[in-house]
Amino acid sequence: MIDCDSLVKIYKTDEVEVMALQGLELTIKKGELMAVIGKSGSGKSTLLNMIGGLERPTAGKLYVDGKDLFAMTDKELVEYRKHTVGFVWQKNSRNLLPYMTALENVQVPMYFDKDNKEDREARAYDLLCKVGLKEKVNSYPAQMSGGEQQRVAIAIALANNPKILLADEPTGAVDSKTSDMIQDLFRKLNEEMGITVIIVTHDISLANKVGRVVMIADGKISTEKIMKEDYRKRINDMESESFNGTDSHEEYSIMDKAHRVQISDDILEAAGIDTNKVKIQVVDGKVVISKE
Ligand SMILES: Nc1ncnc2c1ncn2[C@@H]1O[C@H](COP(=O)(O)OP(=O)(O)OP(=O)(O)O)[C@@H](O)[C@H]1O
Repeated sequence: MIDCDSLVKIYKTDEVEVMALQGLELTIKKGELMAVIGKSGSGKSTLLNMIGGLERPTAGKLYVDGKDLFAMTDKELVEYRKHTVGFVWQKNSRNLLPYMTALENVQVPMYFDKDNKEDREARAYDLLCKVGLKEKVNSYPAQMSGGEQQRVAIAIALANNPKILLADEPTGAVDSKTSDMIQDLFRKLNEEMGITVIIVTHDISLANKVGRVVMIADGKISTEKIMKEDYRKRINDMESESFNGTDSHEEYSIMDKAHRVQISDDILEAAGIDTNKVKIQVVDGKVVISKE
């Protein structure tokens, strides 16, 4: 569904050039529910904006739903943004118009879609029911809690039936109980609608509940965690609050095309490696890295 191959993004300003993505490799399957984590400035939002067609790559390849985003004309990119992706931002001021009710807000993206004129209000109502806001359809943003506003934002993002839902820090501005509710909603939408969901987050509890977590370091994928099957079962059976996420995922390091692997500080420290020269051997079919 999404294929990033040696993806590079360079931002140029008058004085400096910033290499936000440095040859990033990532494949995302249709219907995945995944999180992107990493330190501030590591390139998470840049990746999301690129998949969302808000920014153009500088080099490399980026295919989404069979379309080459590198080769798209501006007009094609506008169509792509309208039909293929939906965005949820951390700040509700970026998601909602304050002078419109929830029902009116959800219809706004539908006005830009000339092929889909019928039943706008009914479709908006259905989406608000789907996100659990049946009682709030006629409320204005100021009359709703942060979590409710964020659920309206999710309904807006779904208004034109996108194939991919992109969320940048969707739980960044809400308390932990509301965050749990929003996490559960993403999971429900992913399971029921089969929509691919990509969430950029600092929220560890959210990252623990998705199928895959990729970590970006210096503009590249460094590690990847895949949710264990038994944890997936438990998460479906139990209430979300009872999880602490320990031992929820299996962790892998990602080897790039030049066979480079990043090793985290924790692992180096645990192995007592404090120099930049290490010994690499194959022992019993395993690659062993040790202090010289
Ligand atoms: N429009 C821009 N112009 C210049 N530099 C930019 C621009 N957008 C991002 N950058 C730079 O690119 C790098 C990656 O930024 P990005 O916003 O993708 O990081 P992030 O991982 O999302 O960070 P955070 O967690 O703080 O949101 C940073 O060094 C940032 O300063």
